[in-house]
Amino acid sequence: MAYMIEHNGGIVLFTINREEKRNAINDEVMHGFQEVLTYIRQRQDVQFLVITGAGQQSFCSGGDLSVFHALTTEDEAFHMLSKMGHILYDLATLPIPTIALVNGAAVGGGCEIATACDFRLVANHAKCGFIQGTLAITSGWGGGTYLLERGLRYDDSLKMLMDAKPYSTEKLREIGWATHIFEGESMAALEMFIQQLSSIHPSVQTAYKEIVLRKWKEHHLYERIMEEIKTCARLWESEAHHEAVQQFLTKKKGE
Ligand SMILES: CC[C@H](C(=O)O)C(=O)SCCNC(=O)CCNC(=O)[C@H](O)C(C)(C)COP(=O)(O)OP(=O)(O)OC[C@H]1O[C@@H](n2cnc3c(N)ncnc32)[C@H](O)[C@@H]1OP(=O)(O)O
Repeated sequence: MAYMIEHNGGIVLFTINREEKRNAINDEVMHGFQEVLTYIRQRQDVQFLVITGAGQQSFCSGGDLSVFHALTTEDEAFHMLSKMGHILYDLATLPIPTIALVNGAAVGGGCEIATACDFRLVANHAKCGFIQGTLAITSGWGGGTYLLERGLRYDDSLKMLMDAKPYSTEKLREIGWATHIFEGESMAALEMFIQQLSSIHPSVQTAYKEIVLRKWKEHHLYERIMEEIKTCARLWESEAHHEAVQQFLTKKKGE
């Protein structure tokens, strides 16, 4: 299976399980996200959703280029981008706290997934960045919009997007993208992080999330995300993007 869903106590753990592709997102993983989000929204006994990746090397390497490179037109790109964009909006607007347990590299759409979560616990070897720019596109699942909502300094947020490169954990901590940097076992780091949170009645957590969701509704977050996705779809059609993806795919074969 390209994903795993585990429900222990009040925690639902969603693991992207494609280590051989550095946990790249394909349609099966998107289906898994839809499944876990539906599961959580139908229950009252889930206190946290945690997203992580299989293995130690990567949290998620974004869209699966070997699959999505076949999307050539703006419309084809928009269909895929908006599908994952809706999934991340559903994730970001869950009424419970969401945690990205960043066990390794989070790049491209992988960095968008982590940014769509409320908290980011980052392994000290993990490099994270919005590398979409190296493929002549922008973030396309809402990640740029979520980043600008996270309260980082405006110039740090914009530079992280425009740099289009993976940042070290020192930099991720310095700009405030990383909630916490950890060494060693990720599940131990998770337990430490939620120890205090889980001692507080869940109704308090959902009440605080309601404040965030109210603000996003008043500030038309959904509409702004859809505009981001439309822009990415438009850029997707460019020759520069298709050449950059081809270069990645052939470089890998040639190595
Ligand atoms: C809006 C989101 C947007 C989208 O596509 O929808 C994006 O996410 S754009 C960004 C797409 N992602 C990338 O460009 C990242 C590409 N991958 C890498 O930069 C590296 O693989 C990295 C840093 C994640 C890990 O590097 P490492 O040296 O540890 O591993 P390898 O590069 O040797 O990769 C191992 C293996 O995995 C395959 N792989 C990795 N990432 C992807 C991917 N995103 N799509 C498809 N396949 C991927 C890579 O080709 C290797 O496969 P192999 O068959 O062993 O050659």
